[in-house]
Amino acid sequence: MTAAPRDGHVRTHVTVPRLRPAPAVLPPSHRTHRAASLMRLPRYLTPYKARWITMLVFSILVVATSIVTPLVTRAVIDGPIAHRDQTGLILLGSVALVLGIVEAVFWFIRRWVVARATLGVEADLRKDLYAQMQQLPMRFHGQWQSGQLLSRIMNDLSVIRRFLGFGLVFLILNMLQVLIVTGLLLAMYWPLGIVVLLSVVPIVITVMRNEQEYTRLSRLSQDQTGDVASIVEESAHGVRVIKAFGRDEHAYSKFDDRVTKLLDTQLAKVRLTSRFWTLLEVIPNITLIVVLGFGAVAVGDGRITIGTLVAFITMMLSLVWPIASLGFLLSMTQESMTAADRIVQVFDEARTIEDGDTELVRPLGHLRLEDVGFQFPDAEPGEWTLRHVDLDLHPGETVALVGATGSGKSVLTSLIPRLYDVSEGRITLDGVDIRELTLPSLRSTVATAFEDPTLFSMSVRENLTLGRPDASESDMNRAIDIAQAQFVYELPFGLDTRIGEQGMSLSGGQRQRLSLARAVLSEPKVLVLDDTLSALDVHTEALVEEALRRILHDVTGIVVAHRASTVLIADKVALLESGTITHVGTHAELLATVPYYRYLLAADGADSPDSAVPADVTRGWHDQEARERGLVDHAVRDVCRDDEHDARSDVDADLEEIGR
Ligand SMILES: Nc1ncnc2c1ncn2[C@@H]1O[C@H](COP(=O)(O)OP(=O)(O)OP(=O)(O)O)[C@@H](O)[C@H]1O
Repeated sequence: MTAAPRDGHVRTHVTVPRLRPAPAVLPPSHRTHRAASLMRLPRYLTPYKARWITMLVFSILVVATSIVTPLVTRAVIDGPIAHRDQTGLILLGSVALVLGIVEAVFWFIRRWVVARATLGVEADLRKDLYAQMQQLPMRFHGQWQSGQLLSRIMNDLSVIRRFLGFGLVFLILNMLQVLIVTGLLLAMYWPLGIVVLLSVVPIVITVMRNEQEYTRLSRLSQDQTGDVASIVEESAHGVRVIKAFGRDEHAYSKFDDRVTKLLDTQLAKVRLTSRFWTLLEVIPNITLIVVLGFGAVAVGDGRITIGTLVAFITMMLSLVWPIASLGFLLSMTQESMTAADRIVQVFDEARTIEDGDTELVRPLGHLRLEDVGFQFPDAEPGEWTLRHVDLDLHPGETVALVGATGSGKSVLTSLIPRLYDVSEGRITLDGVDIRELTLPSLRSTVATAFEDPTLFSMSVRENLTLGRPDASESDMNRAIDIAQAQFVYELPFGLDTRIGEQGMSLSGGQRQRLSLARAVLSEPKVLVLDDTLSALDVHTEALVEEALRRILHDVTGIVVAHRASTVLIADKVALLESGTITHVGTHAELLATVPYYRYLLAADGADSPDSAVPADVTRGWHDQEARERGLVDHAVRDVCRDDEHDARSDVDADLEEIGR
C-alpha cells in the first residue's frame, strides 16, 4: 500500500465557500423561514462593504437634500419674495440651485457605486452555486430537473441582485424619508400632519392583506419558469428523437401548456399588484386635496404662512413616491425572499460524497470490492441494486464484467470513482478505503469512459485533455491512436475544431472513441470502460481492442462487456447476476462451466436458454432480466425457427473455438 500518512497531506480539492448552515431549529412559519434564507446572503456583501457604506451615505444625503429643498423654498417665499428683497432672492435661489445640482451628483455616485457591488454579489453567488452543483452527488442531479437549476442560477440570482441594489436600498431610504418628512410635517402644522399620517394606514393594511397571496404567486411563477426552462432544455437535447417520431406538435403543445400556466400565474400576479397599486396612487391624491383645502383655510386664518403651505405640499408630494413604491418594494422583497429560499435549497443539499483526506502518492491500482452492497436512496427497504459483491483486482489485472441488461454493471462501475457511495461493504484502492481518499486523488487514479459519452461544447483538444490539462501533443496522439480516433485529424481545424453541444456533430461511435481517448490520456492506474465500444463497427472495435490490450497490461481494468470479443481483452471475467457476482474465472472456464454465461454471450447470435442449457439449470437462474430475454427469444424463434437452427450451430461452433 502506498497511501501516505494522513497527517502529512495538504488537501488539494476545491473547497466551496458555503453559506452559513441553516438554523438548527426550523422557524415556525414558512415566511420566517424565507426571511431567514434571505438573511443568510448578506455575508456576500462583506467584500463590498466600503461600497455599500458609501452608497448608503450618499443615499441618505440625497434624501437630506430632497428634504432641505422645500425648506429653502419656504424661506424664499416667506423671506425675499414677501419682502421684495432681490439680493436675498438671488442668494437663496442660488442655494436652491446648488442643492438641486448636489442632489443630482449624489444620485449619480450612488448608482455608480452600487452597480459594481450588486453585480459583484450576483457573480460571487452564481459561482458558489455552480461550484455547489458540481459537488452535489449524482443522486441530487438525478432528482432535479436541469431547467430548475438553470432558472435558479440565472433568474433567481438576478432577482436578488435587483433587490440588493434597488429594492433594499429604497425600502430603507423610503421608510426613513416617510418617518422624517412626517415628523417635519407634524412640526410644521400638526393637524395637516395627522391627515398625512392617517392616509398611510389603509396602505399598510392593504399591503399586509395581499402579501401572502403575492408570495404564493411569486414562488409559483419562479417554479414555473424553471419548468419552462426544463422543457426547452430537454427539447433542444432530444430534438432528434422528437423529429424522428414526428412529435413536434406534441412537444409544442406540452411547451404551450407550461408557458400558458406561467402566463396565467404572471397575470394573476399583475391583477393582484394592480389592485393595490391603484390604491397606492389614489390615496396620496385624495390626501393632497384634503391638505390643500385645510391648508388654504389655515393660511386664510393666519395660522400658517403661504411659504409653510407650499413647503408642506412640496414635502407631502415628495412622500408620494416613497409611499406608492412601498407595495412594489415589498413585492420585490417577497420575490427575493422566495428566490433566496430556492437558492438556499440548493446550498443546503447534503454533499453526501464527502472528501477524505488521504492522498495516494504512487498508486499501484490494487482494487478490491469487499462485500459491497448498493441501494438507491429512494429504493424500498430490502431492494438492493448490488449485494454481496466481492472482487479482487491486482495491479495490471483486467476483469470483464458480464451480466444481463439491468443487472447492475453500470452502477458497479460508477461506485469506483465514487459517483455513488457504497451502501454497505467497502471498496479499497491499494488497501485504502476510497472514501478516505481525497476526491482529486481518487479521480486522477481512476478514469472512466461511459457508454453514453458526454462531450462538451468546446474544442476536441479541450475535450480530450479534460482529465489531464497538461498532456503533451505526443501523449494526445498516442491516446487518439489507441482509441482509433484518428478521424479528429480530418476535422476542419483538426484538434482545435469546436464540437457542437454534446458533440452532436459527431457520430455515436466517434464520440465513444473520443471519450475513450480522453480516459486513456488521463493515464489512470484504474481504467473503467462501461460498454465503451458498443457503438463501434466490428473492424474498428477489433483495432481498439488490440490497442487496449496493450495499455491494459499496465493498468487495472474493469471492462463492461456484452460480446465475446470484448471479453477476450480481459484476464478474467466476473459474471453479475441480479446485482451479485456469482462467478469469477477465465472466459474459457465460465464458458465451459456456467450455462448462463454461455447463454448471455451467445445471445449475440441465436442461442437460447432452453436449447443450450439443461432445464434444471434454467430453473436455477434468478435473473429476471434473463428470463424476460428468454421469453423474447422464444417469440423470435417461433417466427424464424429454421434460420435460428442454422445460426445457433454456427455460434456454438464459434464459441467452442474461442473457449479452446
Ligand atoms: N438513478 C437510478 N435510480 C434508481 N434506479 C436506478 C438508477 N439507475 C439505474 N437504476 C436501476 O439499477 C439497476 C441496474 O442498472 P444498471 O444501469 O447498472 O444496469 P446495467 O447492468 O448497466 O444495464 P445495461 O447493460 O442495460 O447498461 C436497474 O434496475 C436500473 O433500473
